Amino acid sequence: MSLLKSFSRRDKVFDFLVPAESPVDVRHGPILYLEDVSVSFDGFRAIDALNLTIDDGELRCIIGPNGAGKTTMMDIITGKTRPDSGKVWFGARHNLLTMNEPEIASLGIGRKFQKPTVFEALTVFENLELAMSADKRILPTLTAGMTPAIRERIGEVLETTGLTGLIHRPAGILSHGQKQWLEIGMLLMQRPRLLLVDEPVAGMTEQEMERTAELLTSLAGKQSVVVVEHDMGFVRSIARKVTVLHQGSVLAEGSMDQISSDPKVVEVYLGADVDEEVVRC
Ligand SMILES: Nc1ncnc2c1ncn2[C@@H]1O[C@H](COP(=O)(O)OP(=O)(O)OP(=O)(O)O)[C@@H](O)[C@H]1O
Repeated sequence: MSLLKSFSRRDKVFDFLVPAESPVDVRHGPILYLEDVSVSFDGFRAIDALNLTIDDGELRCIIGPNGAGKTTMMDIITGKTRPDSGKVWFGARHNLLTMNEPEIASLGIGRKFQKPTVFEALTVFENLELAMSADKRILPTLTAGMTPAIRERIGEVLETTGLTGLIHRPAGILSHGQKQWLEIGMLLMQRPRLLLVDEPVAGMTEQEMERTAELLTSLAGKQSVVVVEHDMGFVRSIARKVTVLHQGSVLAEGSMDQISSDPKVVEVYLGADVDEEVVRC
């Protein structure tokens, strides 16, 4: 490709614009990059030389036994926990270890905790409206009143989450699944680039799980989605690539078929404790 032609491409970041110290090769599309990350709590290594790369638009499932370090890994990405060593980059430009939690959130990294935390007294619409106000870029427009653009965004998110028919319902009377979708919708209002979702289907009915699988798979491509989940049937229904964490590092990575036939994974995770779930897969 001629130099002139390569300069006119809008889908690439020019090499000379990538900071020299960034370990991320943006030409291959990673959006999140963890290298050799470790953290100890009172001498106990919760994360141990962890390496993980998430591509732009990817849907990745993270599984692992209790205490494997899944939550701690999310805490490190969002700035809640500082690792003792390693590198954590978001795209080629943002070294997350130099940023605090609000700064990281403002880059477009949204986190959904296991328990829904919607505002129960407010309607579905009001919850989404409020979520938008957390976005500093549009706050001035919001205080000036509801613009057509905000209405349009709320409409899009209602459609994506399947909550259009419940727009005027108080969030408090929604089912557990609907509350989870609303909270995902609240994160979507700010057009995140990366969504971290912790155990989204815990406590859901089969039908709600199916709808959640549709929702999360529909989000992939538009943004990257990292899902931590114990329910193996659910993981199988959404996962393209699965990462298995064990004792703070990656034990295996690959398709669901690859990891479920990996003897190391069967031994530490898919063994006796979750036999029932494996059968359901
Ligand atoms: N703030 C902390 N202080 C001390 N130990 C901690 C702290 N946070 C996590 N740990 C320990 O680090 C290990 C990893 O915990 P973490 O919560 O990340 O695991 P997990 O994979 O998310 O487990 P689960 O599936 O049960 O949620 C555990 O042994 C936990 O007790």
